[in-house]
Amino acid sequence: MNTQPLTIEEAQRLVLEAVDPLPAELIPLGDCTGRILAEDLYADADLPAFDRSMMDGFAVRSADTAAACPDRPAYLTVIAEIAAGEDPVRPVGPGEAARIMTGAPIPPGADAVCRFEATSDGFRKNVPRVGVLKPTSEGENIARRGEDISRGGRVLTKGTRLGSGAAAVLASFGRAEVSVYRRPSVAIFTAGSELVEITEQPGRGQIRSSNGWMLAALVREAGGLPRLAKPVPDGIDELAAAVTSEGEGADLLVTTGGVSVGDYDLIPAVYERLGARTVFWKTQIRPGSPVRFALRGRQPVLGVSGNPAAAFVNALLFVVPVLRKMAGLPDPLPPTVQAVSVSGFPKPPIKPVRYLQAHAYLQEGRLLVELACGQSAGMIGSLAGTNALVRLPGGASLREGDLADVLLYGEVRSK
Ligand SMILES: Nc1nc2c(c(=O)[nH]1)N[C@H]1C(S)=C(S)[C@@H](COP(=O)(O)OP(=O)(O)OC[C@H]3O[C@@H](n4cnc5c(N)ncnc54)[C@H](O)[C@@H]3O)O[C@H]1N2
Ligand code: MOO
Repeated sequence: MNTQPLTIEEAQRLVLEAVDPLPAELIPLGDCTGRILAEDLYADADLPAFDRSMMDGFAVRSADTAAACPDRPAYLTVIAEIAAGEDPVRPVGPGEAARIMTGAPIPPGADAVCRFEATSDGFRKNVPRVGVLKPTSEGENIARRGEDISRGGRVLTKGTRLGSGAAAVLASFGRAEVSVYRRPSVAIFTAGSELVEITEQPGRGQIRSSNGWMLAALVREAGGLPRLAKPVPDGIDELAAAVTSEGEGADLLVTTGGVSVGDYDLIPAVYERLGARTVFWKTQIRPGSPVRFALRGRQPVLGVSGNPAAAFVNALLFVVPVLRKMAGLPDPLPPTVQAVSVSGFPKPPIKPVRYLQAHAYLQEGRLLVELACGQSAGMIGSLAGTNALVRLPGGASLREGDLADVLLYGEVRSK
């Protein structure tokens, strides 16, 4: 076990090194939103599959229209009407045109589509003859076979998060079922004799256990499936029994509380009882420094702080990346962007990297960030209305107007 507090980078590297993407499963296309594609998708056909009209108009031979102008229209004989869904066989010969609708296949012989607006009386149905008012160039208003996606090309890459655009592509290639990475299941345990369930009225010295609900929501947001156990009172036997019975088969175990050095901080002993080998304990971050990472066989176990804001920071920095990696995303670490800070923060007396609760928002196209009022690790209020963590390098202060490194985790809107 590493005994020295690790840098956040080293700690995240060790955690991510220990987990792999989960196996793939087939799901209905309708359920694919937010899931991660587990295969590269290659086009097994051209898209569009045939040359088709992009306009309602007339399929013509462009050469026939070369000299057309409003004063001397090129008159063409209308030989057919082609609706979308038809398969035209009759060729368009010299001096001929076929009335054609958007999406319909181009008939043989035609090489351009002249839209109704560029004809003398094209909007009228069943006209035997149409006057083309201006030259039409070869290929005009025609979508060529394969111009969108050509057969054999890669259209979606393994590791893509599926959404509306991907659904359109998958549907176009008849993928009624999609291969995606399985969603990680996460068993969550909250430890502490002061904790009561949220439906209970806390007695003196007791609190409602909020961390589990916070973690369950975060797990769900990250695409995982949370399983939240009842709060467990401090006690090695109680904690070990709860984890053994309710953590079985979970892809990740998360415990909150009991990771520090208090008389009832029993997590180290519990992990030992569970046969979990601690990989590290403590990191050079605040809040959330005493986070513990262990492996119970291949099952990863993260022991996050009991302090709510610290648990949240631990979860964003460790639980979410683990879930992203298990879910098959190629970039498990949350991206950091820069934003102009509208708040200041004094130089902290301590060295570790600080993660500050903040609200990032857009103003005239710029990303701004405002720190929450309360930054104590034990606070819950600052978790509401925030969508970002400002990352302050060890020992640095933040001044109003500074560019800050920001880790975004929620929707960014205008203020
Ligand atoms: N002597 C020292 N004491 C502490 C140190 C230290 O280095 N030396 N580290 C401090 C730091 S930093 C942190 S962070 C906390 C970590 O505490 P634990 O993870 O052991 O958590 P607990 O002691 O169990 O609880 C801390 C705090 O959070 C409340 N809590 C716990 N679980 C929940 C929950 N499910 N929902 C809401 N709130 C919860 C708990 O009641 C405590 O108030 O240790 C410092 N101490
Ligand atoms: O590092 Mo403790 O995490 O909040 O203050």
